[in-house]
Amino acid sequence: MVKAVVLGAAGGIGQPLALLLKANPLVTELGLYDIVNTPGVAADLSHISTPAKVVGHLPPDDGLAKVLTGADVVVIPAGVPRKPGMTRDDLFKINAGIIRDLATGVAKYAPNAFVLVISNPVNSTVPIVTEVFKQHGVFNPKRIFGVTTLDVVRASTFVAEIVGDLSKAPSIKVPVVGGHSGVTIVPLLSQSSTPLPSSVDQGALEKLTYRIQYGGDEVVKAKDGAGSATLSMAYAGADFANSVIKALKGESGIVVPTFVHLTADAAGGEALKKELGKELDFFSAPVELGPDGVKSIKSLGKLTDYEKKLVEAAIPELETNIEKGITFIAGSKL
Ligand SMILES: NC(=O)c1ccc[n+]([C@@H]2O[C@H](COP(=O)([O-])OP(=O)(O)OC[C@H]3O[C@@H](n4cnc5c(N)ncnc54)[C@H](O)[C@@H]3O)[C@@H](O)[C@H]2O)c1
Ligand SMILES: O=C(O)C[C@H](O)C(=O)O
Repeated sequence: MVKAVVLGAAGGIGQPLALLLKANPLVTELGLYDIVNTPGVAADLSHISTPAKVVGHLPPDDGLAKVLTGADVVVIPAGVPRKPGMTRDDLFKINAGIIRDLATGVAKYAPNAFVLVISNPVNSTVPIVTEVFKQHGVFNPKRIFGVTTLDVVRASTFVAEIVGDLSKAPSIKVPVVGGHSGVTIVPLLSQSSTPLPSSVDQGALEKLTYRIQYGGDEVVKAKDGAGSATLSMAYAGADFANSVIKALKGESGIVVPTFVHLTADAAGGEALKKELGKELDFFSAPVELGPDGVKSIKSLGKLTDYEKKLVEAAIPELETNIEKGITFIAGSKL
């Protein structure tokens, strides 16, 4: 039995993500929560002939408590998206408070659930969730994840385009590490499971790296004020949730990049800090998932000189983003 919950379920990401989770045969109960429209979304999805029982809740009548009770996996895409000209950090003002309040609900009503944070800026919202959980005495670093899967999905797609064979996209694996915004997104293209063609020189490699780092901007620009990536994000979020659910049910050997706390308790976190040469609290690294969440945090492996520079460039912005999230909660009364 797996109960998955989506907080922000009526939104651009929330609805298609809820659809994909409803289509996942491993999900037996699907709880939907938003400040608007969840009864309608839940009624609609409930007619689909898959196992999950669907319930929709709104804030009145303890909706958050009801939806979270019994949750195994909580996915959070609640919050505002970017418009052209904005950075993800510009969303902090509004989204930080939304995430703080929802995380407070999760800490109270589903403290053992796996929490998958999609809302931007991920580099700051994950530290917010962590600090809220600490304040409630329920922090378990193995169960809080920033979802960076869209960067991995984009890298696979763009490499397949360069290879000239999109049919390879689902099987191409490129580790993307660091964080989830601009220079903090670090694709390790030298480790692509399908090597880049020899025609890709340093200039082309830099262009491809830039496209992966700023793929979100491409969508924001094309949507022209109507928001940011929703459908590709729903695909990526459902894919990551499926990895977490499979690991929860005992499947072994699942390794995926995700933004996690580099705690001493999680095997590999301290080693990764040493490798980075920095006392960072969070980093997106390849993580082996297990039934209790993070089983081990992996090394970044052998990096090229160019990739080493990308990692170095990511660290100062990551530090600032992480600190901003931590300080926000340190200064709030929960
Ligand atoms: N991690 C990633 O790779 C990634 C990718 C794309 C988008 N995002 C982020 O995901 C977030 C959502 O994007 P979207 O396009 O779905 O936005 P959206 O505006 O379409 O949907 C957001 C939903 O959140 C709901 N919401 C707002 N406050 C809430 C609260 N307190 N409780 C519950 N629900 C609440 C809104 O009612 C809305 O339905 C944004 O912050 C966006 O930047 C992250
Ligand atoms: O770009 C955005 O603001 C949304 C998301 O983080 C993305 O990478 O598409």
